[in-house]
Amino acid sequence: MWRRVASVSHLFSHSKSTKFNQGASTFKIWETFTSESEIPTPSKGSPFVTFVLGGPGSGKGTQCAKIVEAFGFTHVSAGDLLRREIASGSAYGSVILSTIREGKIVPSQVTVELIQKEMESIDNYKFLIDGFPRSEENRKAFEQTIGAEPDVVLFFDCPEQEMVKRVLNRNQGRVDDNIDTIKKRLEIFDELNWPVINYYSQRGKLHKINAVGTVDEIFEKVRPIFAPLSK
Ligand SMILES: Nc1ncnc2c1ncn2[C@@H]1O[C@H](COP(=O)(O)OP(=O)(O)O)[C@@H](O)[C@H]1O
Ligand SMILES: O=c1ccn([C@@H]2O[C@H](COP(=O)(O)OP(=O)(O)O)[C@@H](O)[C@H]2O)c(=O)[nH]1
Ligand SMILES: [Mg+2]
Repeated sequence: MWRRVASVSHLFSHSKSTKFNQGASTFKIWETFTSESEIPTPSKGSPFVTFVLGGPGSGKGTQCAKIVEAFGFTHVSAGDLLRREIASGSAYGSVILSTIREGKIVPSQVTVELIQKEMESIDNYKFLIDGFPRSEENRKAFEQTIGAEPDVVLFFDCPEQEMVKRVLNRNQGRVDDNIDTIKKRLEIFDELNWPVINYYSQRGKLHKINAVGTVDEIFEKVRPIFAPLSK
């Protein structure tokens, strides 16, 4: 059971004009007070944000595609936005590329701005933010800029050995899918992502999913979380 504790009417307050800050229908801050197995009821015009967390190769992107198909979310992959920025030849491109190659985390300001722009450009209210926030600093930057917290947080829990195997077999030609960068990414995940996971666990928003098994088996653990939502 969830209780709405505040409306955030200043959403996207740093942007000039957005579809989310023009009326009473804005993000809500929610607080759980009995169970973390229930999710707030979304409504059109009031964005419903799910953060999708997990180490490299834990299956975040794969499961996001299934959630999109079943529940009508829009998939916003922070990594894809950063790779798109590199490909576009933007001023940030070379910094982003070297950061990704080293398995480090791109400055929050850059990532949050890309996520914000993407959300504003999409005509949907259900968002999966995949691979973000990767650190407490990321989390705070999102909350400060967007003025809201996620409604649901998924965490795909996968053993390191399995993640390494999957990433090395991914075959998407990514600069960071090599053993040296994977080791670095796993170290950074251990150091910086756990505090975020713990934070949302304490807030009663975390849904931890064992990410070992077939894609369909894992999705059957995800499905009930969103079952209250219609497509
Ligand atoms: N349950 C699974 N079992 C085996 N391989 C998987 C599973 N889920 C995803 N994969 C594969 O593992 C690789 C990493 O998956 P991906 O969804 O890109 O993970 P992430 O976004 O967390 O890095 C991809 O090649 C994907 O096809
Ligand atoms: O919010 C983000 C998301 C991604 N990245 C960078 O982009 C890389 C690839 O991220 P992605 O989520 O695509 O990787 P995955 O976890 O899916 O393998 C990461 O290792 C980071 O270097 C980042 O800095 N901030
Ligand atoms: Mg991914």
